[in-house]
Amino acid sequence: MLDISTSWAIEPGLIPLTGPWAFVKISRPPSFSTATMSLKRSQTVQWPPAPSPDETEEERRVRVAAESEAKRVSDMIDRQLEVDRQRRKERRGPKILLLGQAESGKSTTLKNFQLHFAPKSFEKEAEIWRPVIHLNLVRSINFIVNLILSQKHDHRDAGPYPRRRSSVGPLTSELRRLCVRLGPLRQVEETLINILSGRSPGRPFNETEMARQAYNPAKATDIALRSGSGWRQGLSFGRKSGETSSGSSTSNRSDNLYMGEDGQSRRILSALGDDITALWKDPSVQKILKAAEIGLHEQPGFFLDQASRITKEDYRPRPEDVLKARVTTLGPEEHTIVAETGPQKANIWTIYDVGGSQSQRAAWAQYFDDVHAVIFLAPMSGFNQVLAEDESVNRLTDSIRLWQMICSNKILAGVEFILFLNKLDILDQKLKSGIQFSSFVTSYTKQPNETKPVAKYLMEAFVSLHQQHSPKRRRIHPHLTCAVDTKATSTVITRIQEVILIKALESNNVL
Ligand SMILES: Nc1nc2c(ncn2[C@@H]2O[C@H](COP(=O)(O)OP(=O)(O)OP(=O)(O)O)[C@@H](O)[C@H]2O)c(=O)[nH]1
Ligand SMILES: [Mg+2]
Repeated sequence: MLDISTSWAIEPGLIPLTGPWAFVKISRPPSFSTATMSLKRSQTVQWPPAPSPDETEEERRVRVAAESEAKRVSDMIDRQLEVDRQRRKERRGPKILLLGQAESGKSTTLKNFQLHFAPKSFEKEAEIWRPVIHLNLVRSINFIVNLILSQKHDHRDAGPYPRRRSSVGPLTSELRRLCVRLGPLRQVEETLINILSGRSPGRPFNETEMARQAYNPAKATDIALRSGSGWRQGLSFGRKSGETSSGSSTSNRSDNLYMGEDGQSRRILSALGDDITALWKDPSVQKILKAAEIGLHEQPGFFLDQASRITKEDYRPRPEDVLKARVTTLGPEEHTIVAETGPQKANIWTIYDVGGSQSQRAAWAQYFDDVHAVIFLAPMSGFNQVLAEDESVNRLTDSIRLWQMICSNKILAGVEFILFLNKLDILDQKLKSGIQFSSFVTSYTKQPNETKPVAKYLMEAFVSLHQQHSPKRRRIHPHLTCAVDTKATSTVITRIQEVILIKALESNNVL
């Protein structure tokens, strides 16, 4: 038996990690109570700001008008939030909140629920993921082409990529030719972004959009789409059940997909399929990526290995492609799934999916008093990674910190807690490739650098933290998961669904 409790209790608030994060100090995080949040709001926002002592009459008039407009908007938002809250409360089926840091696998878990309970709708809607998968692929290629060209032409500009300049020598004429031939993919990228985000073609990106769409070497394939942009609704075809949020379910954009812009993008992709594969397989490309320390194949939304299949003009996404497609969730999303078969038939499952990056977390609290279960995702593979939004924070440390915060929340005290220690497959690959877990987690001593004991160690640590931080005794349902393995995840869902249903029936006073 591992002495986890001792190692995790060395000193409250200290997580025994090494490397740049050695003994990261974790101050006791604030709870997500509404009181704390409103207190925080009044402390930090300081609205309205104090007027300047030498304010003129004209400035006063402008300020008062601005304050009154801001109050009107704020009241309107509050009213809308209250309407949404009431509407959510009235729903009677099981309600689940997915929590965890960015890229932990929340949206992938949601897709697994959709596949498990409503496989026919999932199959029908696979088509709407095609532009996302194409965009993931095209962004990988454009990232590589930019990287190659920046190596050749621009030696002064440090730019966002690569992190390190390499000494890869001159470009071969074949590589130069490939870069030129793949040029039209820039236009394809913009077209796909337009289709998915509902931007009108030709409108220039504003600064925020530019920042969001810029290539980040740590997540080159990634694309962030606001749920309110309604890309799912806009692109859905004849959906009967499955996910819904606000907004219409039909749009001209679906016509665009088949007849217009998307059709053209698909033809370009299909014509360039062999060149894409040739670029990815080119040894000097691999050399450049290695020298720049960029592991594209480890990134979410990586499809270069399957480029020849995915670029075919009649490509139709398989379930495993849909599971791998990557879109950053921006803002909370509400999804309903109507179970199609089995004892659950016609039961409506409501799942709230949220954005996991640090700036998105304040929006989680609005769902706390209204759900029957929280599924918390902690990616075990993050032990040697840092957050994309803050490179000073180790991913595992962040997950632990979040977990403590969620466990100690009083509003969630009566909710079923389900823990998915996710990305088991990536943990396995990392340990097998020789990365030492104990180099990052120093309390893991004298134990084999193997998947089973490492996963067991993490499981015990998270379970023990749950016991220490829960406001009252509560059961926990921990699972080791690989969310891109649909079969294994379906088995886990079968195991947890009864617990969630019973909780929903209890809270609706049926039991
Ligand atoms: N190999 C592997 N990939 C996974 C696993 N779980 C999720 N992924 C991939 O990781 C990427 C990120 O997963 P998401 O589900 O989008 O992450 P998220 O938690 O919703 O992230 P945000 O929306 O940014 O908060 C996707 O490309 C998934 O396919 C896993 O267990 N193994
Ligand atoms: Mg997500």
